[in-house]
Amino acid sequence: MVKAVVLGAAGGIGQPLALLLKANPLVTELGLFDIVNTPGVAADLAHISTPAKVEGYLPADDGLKKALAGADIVVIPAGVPRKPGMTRDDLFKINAGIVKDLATGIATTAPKAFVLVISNPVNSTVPIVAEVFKKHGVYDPKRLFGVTTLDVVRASTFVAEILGNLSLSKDIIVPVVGGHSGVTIVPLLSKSTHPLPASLSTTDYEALIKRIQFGGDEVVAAKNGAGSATLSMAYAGAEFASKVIRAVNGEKGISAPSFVPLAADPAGGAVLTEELGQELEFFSSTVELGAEGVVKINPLGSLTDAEKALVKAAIPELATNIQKGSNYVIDIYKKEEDGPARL
Ligand SMILES: NC(=O)c1ccc[n+]([C@@H]2O[C@H](COP(=O)([O-])OP(=O)(O)OC[C@H]3O[C@@H](n4cnc5c(N)ncnc54)[C@H](O)[C@@H]3O)[C@@H](O)[C@H]2O)c1
Ligand SMILES: O=C(O)C[C@H](O)C(=O)O
Repeated sequence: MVKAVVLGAAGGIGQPLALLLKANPLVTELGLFDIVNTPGVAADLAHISTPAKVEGYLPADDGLKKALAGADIVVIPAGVPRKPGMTRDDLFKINAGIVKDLATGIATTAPKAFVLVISNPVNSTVPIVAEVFKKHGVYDPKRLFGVTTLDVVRASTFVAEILGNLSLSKDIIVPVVGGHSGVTIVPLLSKSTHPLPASLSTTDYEALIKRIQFGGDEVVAAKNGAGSATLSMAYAGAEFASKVIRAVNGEKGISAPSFVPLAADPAGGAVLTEELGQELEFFSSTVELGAEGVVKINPLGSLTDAEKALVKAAIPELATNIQKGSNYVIDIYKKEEDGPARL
């Protein structure tokens, strides 16, 4: 029995993601929450002949609480997407508050659920969820995930394109580490299960790295003001959710890259920290999954000089993004504790 919940379920990602979760035979209950349209989305999905019982909720009448009751896995694609010319960090102002409020709902109603954060900027929204959970005394770093799967999916597809065989893309695995924005997205092409052609020029290699790092911009530009990646994200989100659900159901040997707290690792990510040469509270690396969430965070291992340079270039922005997310919540709680300012 697995109850999956989508927060932001009526959106561009939320609807196709809910569809894919409804199609997952391991999901037996599907809770859909959004500030609009969830009754319609739920009624529509409920006619699909798969096991999941679907319910849609709006904020009225404790809808968030009802959606989250008994949740095993909560996926969060709630929030605004980018328009051309914006960075993911430009979304912080609006999305930080949305994610904080939803995280508070999870912390109070479904504190044991696995939480998969899609809302951007992921490098900051995941720390926001962590701080909310810490405040409520329910933080389990092994159960919190930033969804970076779309970067992995793009890397597989773009490498398959270069190899001239798209049908290979489902087998191609390229670890993508770091975070989820621009230079913080670090594809480790030397570790691809399918090596790039030896004849690939340095210019083409660099263009491939850039395309993986800025794949989101390609979609934002093509949608021309109508949002960012939704369908590919729903696919990626459902793939990652399915891995978490399979691991929770006892399947062994499941792993995937994800932006996770280093505290989730039994050794606190000590090897990874040594490799990075700097302490970071969160980093995306390949994580091994088990019934209780993260079992181990794999270190990066041997890298080419070009990859070492990419990792180095990612760290300052990543550290700033993480701090921004954590401070946002810490400051709010501090102000609440201090009470209203005296006149
Ligand atoms: N992690 C990734 O790889 C990745 C990929 C693509 C998009 N994203 C991000 O996902 C987010 C959603 O993108 P989208 O294209 O689906 O946007 P969208 O605008 O189509 O949908 C967002 C949904 O969130 C809902 N929402 C807003 N505030 C809410 C709240 N307080 N509670 C519940 N629902 C709320 C909206 O009503 C809307 O239905 C954006 O922040 C986007 O940047 C992340
Ligand atoms: O690019 C975006 O803003 C959405 C998402 O993070 C993506 O990588 O497609």
